[in-house]
Amino acid sequence: MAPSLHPLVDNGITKGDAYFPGGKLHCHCKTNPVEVTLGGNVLHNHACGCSKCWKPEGALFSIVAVIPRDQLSVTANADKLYIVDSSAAIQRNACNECGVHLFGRIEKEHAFKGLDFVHVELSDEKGWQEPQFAAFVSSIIEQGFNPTGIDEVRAKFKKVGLETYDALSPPLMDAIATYTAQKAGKLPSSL
Ligand SMILES: N[C@@H](CCC(=O)N[C@@H](CS)C(=O)NCC(=O)O)C(=O)O
Ligand SMILES: [Zn+2]
Ligand SMILES: [Zn+2]
Repeated sequence: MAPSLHPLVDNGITKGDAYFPGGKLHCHCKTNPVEVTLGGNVLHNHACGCSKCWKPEGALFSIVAVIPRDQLSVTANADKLYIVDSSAAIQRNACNECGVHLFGRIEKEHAFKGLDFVHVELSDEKGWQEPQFAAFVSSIIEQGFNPTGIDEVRAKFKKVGLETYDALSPPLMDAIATYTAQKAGKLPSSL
């Protein structure tokens, strides 16, 4: 049987709703789940194969998106959250009971500072932006995926209409490179 990329990808992508107003995310705890409230739809939703992003059981990829940090609040059981790796650029806040990542926040200077990383599958609501592309695909090999299967993985993404990359998508890589050049004084701060 072909491996599961992610439940939101395996059987085709369901388009989101352009006017979706946001909603709530919950961790997997049966009692006292951590609740995060998002005040709008997410942006740049994508599959990520890197080793750091939270994936559901059995999935090769994470589905992760961003939202401005002022549109995110922890609305229940915040005391269960801990930061998985405080040295990482993205401080991933996970539930200390079930292990689910509720949100990732960037505190250091970074092209994406001000955006929080979230997983919309933690919501019961429908209408969140659908995944737009697959990122860090080759990274699944670093985690033990047999490289002979990687063409099949890329073909599965293509079949559901998602382009595959081994870092982020070109527009996002360009945004990071622009930020880096501006910080180094190689490009003017406003373009
Ligand atoms: N090959 C590496 C890639 C890790 C990586 O660079 N992840 C990207 C996509 S989430 C990133 O921006 N990481 C920043 C961070 O985790 O703080 C791995 O799988 O661990
Ligand atoms: Zn939990
Ligand atoms: Zn990732």
